[in-house]
Amino acid sequence: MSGFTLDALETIIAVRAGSGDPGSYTRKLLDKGMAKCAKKLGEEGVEAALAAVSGDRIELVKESADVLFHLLVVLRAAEVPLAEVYAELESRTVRTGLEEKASRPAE
Ligand SMILES: N=c1c2ncn([C@@H]3O[C@H](COP(=O)(O)OP(=O)(O)OP(=O)(O)O)[C@@H](O)[C@H]3O)c2ncn1[C@@H]1O[C@H](COP(=O)(O)O)[C@@H](O)[C@H]1O
Repeated sequence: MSGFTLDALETIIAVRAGSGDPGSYTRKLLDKGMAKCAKKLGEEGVEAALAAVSGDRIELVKESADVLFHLLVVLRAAEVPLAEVYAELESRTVRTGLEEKASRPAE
């Protein structure tokens, strides 16, 4: 199993974001602003969903990697540390997903 983690990727993104390297895709994307970063995240999410439905396992793995990378870029643009997302996920472990859903205010 790979020891590579989302924490490691978050650090790479932070370093590349601060690098000013014109060859950095991360820097280029962040320079375009939140709307562009969010658009890419949405596109990659749709592509991952389509890969899942098509049953293309290899494509699903690749699109999933794209989703995670672009999610971390959006979090970076929003100045939200990944640790905050981990904390939110951890807080949800005390109940089932359906219990959490039932506790939401009515829309
Ligand atoms: N994990 C990734 C990663 N996943 C996807 N991508 C890029 O995301 C882009 C998505 O593909 P698209 O064809 O949709 O992109 P595009 O057409 O170029 O994009 P737009 O014109 O729509 O903006 C591709 O250019 C991919 O290379 C990534 N770019 C970088 N990383 C990681 O970030 C590190 C730093 O990258 P740089 O900032 O480029 O140095 C890399 O070493 C990797 O570890």
